[in-house]
Amino acid sequence: MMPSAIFPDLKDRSVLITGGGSGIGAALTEGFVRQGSRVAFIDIADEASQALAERLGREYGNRPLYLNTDLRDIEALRASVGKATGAHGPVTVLVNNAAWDDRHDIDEVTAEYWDKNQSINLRPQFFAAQAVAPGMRQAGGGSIVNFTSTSFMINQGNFPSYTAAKAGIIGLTKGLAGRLGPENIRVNAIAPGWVITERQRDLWVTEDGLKSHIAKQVLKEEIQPGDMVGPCLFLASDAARMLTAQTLIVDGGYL
Ligand SMILES: NC(=O)c1ccc[n+]([C@@H]2O[C@H](COP(=O)([O-])OP(=O)(O)OC[C@H]3O[C@@H](n4cnc5c(N)ncnc54)[C@H](O)[C@@H]3O)[C@@H](O)[C@H]2O)c1
Repeated sequence: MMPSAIFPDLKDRSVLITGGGSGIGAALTEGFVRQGSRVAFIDIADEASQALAERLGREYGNRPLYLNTDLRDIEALRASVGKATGAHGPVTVLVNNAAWDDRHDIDEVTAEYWDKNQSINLRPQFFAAQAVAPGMRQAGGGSIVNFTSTSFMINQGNFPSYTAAKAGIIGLTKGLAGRLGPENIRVNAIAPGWVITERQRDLWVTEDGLKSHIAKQVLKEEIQPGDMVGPCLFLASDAARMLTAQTLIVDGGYL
């Protein structure tokens, strides 16, 4: 479900969302489109992304720009930031959302696997921020929202490279916030709990697993992708004008 709140300063803002074609990212893309922002999103899931752009164009008359880009390729990422800027003006909201929650056992991890994992889960968050910073500076400021996860906070053991990246994102958030704050660029993180996307349902949800997880939340409902939208819009907007270097935990009160 989409939040009903409207943030007038998000209208016409140039927004770039990574991994915006499916899962939580698709809800974020829709959330900013509903605010009247000029949205570009990066993904590699062509079919889902094109269908999303098409549907949002039809429903809202505000079609987002889909940029097919593998975030492991930093030059391609830079080029896509250039395309988003060319189409919509300097990006003043960046949402670093893309990730790869592949499970892996300690014994099986190779150096190549580790590097691949970090090249999706951590590295692009830095290089996307680096690429948008000059435009934000030029525009007088901006907001960067980085998606981390509560998985590392609850000692989840089945994907150590992912949890390492997710912990790293909090360090990255604080480091970037420290450097960019004097230029009026705010940098915050959102740490979702377990959000029941289609991918989660297809790959990782079991009836018992989900039941026992929700039993530990104080809010006894499945968390939906749309539940990440309000917190992200808030952090992006001037409602959060003096809020930076923070991590907002959105986990239904699990922690
Ligand atoms: N779903 C959850 O329970 C959950 C929990 C905690 C944190 N998170 C975080 O929230 C964010 C979104 O999660 P999600 O569950 O929607 O993820 P997802 O895997 O369903 O979607 C990620 C999106 O990123 C895209 N993507 C993956 N690799 C890419 C690449 N190399 N280049 C470009 N795009 C690529 C995918 O195609 C997909 O559209 C992630 O940062 C994730 O770590 C999710």
